[in-house]
Amino acid sequence: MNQFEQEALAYHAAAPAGKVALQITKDVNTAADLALAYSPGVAVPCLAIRDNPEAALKYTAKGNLVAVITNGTAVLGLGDIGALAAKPVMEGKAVLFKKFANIDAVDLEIDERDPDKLVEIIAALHPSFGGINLEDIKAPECFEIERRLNERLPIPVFHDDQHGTAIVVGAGLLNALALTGRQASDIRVVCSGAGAAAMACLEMLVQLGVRREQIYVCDSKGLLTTRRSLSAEKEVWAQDTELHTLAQAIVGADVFLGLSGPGVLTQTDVMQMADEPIIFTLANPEPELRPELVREVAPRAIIATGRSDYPNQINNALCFPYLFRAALDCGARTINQAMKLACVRAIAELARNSPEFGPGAIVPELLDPRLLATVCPAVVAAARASGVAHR
Ligand SMILES: NC(=O)C1=CN([C@@H]2O[C@H](COP(=O)(O)OP(=O)(O)OC[C@H]3O[C@@H](n4cnc5c(N)ncnc54)[C@H](OP(=O)(O)O)[C@@H]3O)[C@@H](O)[C@H]2O)C=CC1
Ligand SMILES: CC(=O)C(=O)O
Ligand SMILES: [Mg+2]
Repeated sequence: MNQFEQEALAYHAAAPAGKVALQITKDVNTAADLALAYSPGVAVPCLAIRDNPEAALKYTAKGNLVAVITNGTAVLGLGDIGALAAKPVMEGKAVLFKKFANIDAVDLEIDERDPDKLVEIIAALHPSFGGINLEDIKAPECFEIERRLNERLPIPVFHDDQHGTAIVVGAGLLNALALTGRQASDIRVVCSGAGAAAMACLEMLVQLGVRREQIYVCDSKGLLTTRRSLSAEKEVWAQDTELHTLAQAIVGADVFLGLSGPGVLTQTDVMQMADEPIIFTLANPEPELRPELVREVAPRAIIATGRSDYPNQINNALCFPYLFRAALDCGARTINQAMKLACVRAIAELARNSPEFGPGAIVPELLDPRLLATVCPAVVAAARASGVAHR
């Protein structure tokens, strides 16, 4: 184990173990306090909520409480490591909710792979929460799970790996295009990965003006082509081509989007790309190709990863705390496309308004304190304009 790995274990093991703890928000020092907090006083808000469910927002923590829910089937790029092993990631998401947007988040690792049962479990849990952040649930099950929960529940349900990633990729790409003098409608994109994150990112790229026919997608078996038998989600991206591999498709490409796993991109692939390529190697924790290896063969490339130890961190953490803050504050029952696009533009603009803006700073840093004050109002405004804000 190297020194960094030892540090990571020591960080998590330092007492108290893990990264999150609950906090009491009212005085509970005297018998009189107890009489208010518990019996008999607690019965009064219970009955108020029975008579008017909206009162839960006034008398409980629900309105500022988000569930971070996984079944551990696609944890980062580590794959299907199971619910329990996913807990450090989910605690990490809870930390980011609190740190960046003062949202209390509870991580729930549910040992259930069956999509029907998972939907039932999450639906049954929903009264406790103001929102649900689905995390690291693998494709294709994640698409159906999110859709059914959104149809059924009166609170926002958001699959972070799909939409959070798509928002930040969209923002990063807009700025990378501007910096390299490209138009979205002119570029050719090669994507490695055809799972939750990739599918949503590609739809976002199309929304931003990239032409569908200019997007080539690879899964673990190679290029998605009309000659292959594919799932409905993948079929949308199939190209009618004789090409089969990433190495073939990447010749002349302007953009590489990596949402797959480590080692998928080679230096030879990078050398085949257009001048000043845009290379987003976003697999976590180990990218498709390390930035220093990309740089060796493409010195003018704009490079992003999902990690905090390289510049240009394209990670859904740049948006999910603020999207949920906005949704909770304005009582949005869903996080719709208008809110997502407002988030893309706000993040992109924030980076452009920074003195550091350039190839090494195409998105704001995760710790940028301006994110809360700029992204949230933009998303709230979009929620109001699109009629989903209820407060
Ligand atoms: N930076 C960020 O913010 C984020 C990064 N990610 C990263 O994206 C990756 C995928 O996550 P997610 O979409 O949630 O997971 P999924 O399990 O839903 O999808 C994984 C996809 O990667 C494909 N894949 C696996 N190995 C290869 C390979 N060797 N070559 C090409 N494709 C391959 C799979 O192919 P097949 O369909 O054939 O199984 C599948 O399409 C992870 O590494 C994750 O860390 C995800 C979300 C956010
Ligand atoms: C960042 C993230 O959500 C992932 O890699 O899965
Ligand atoms: Mg994730």
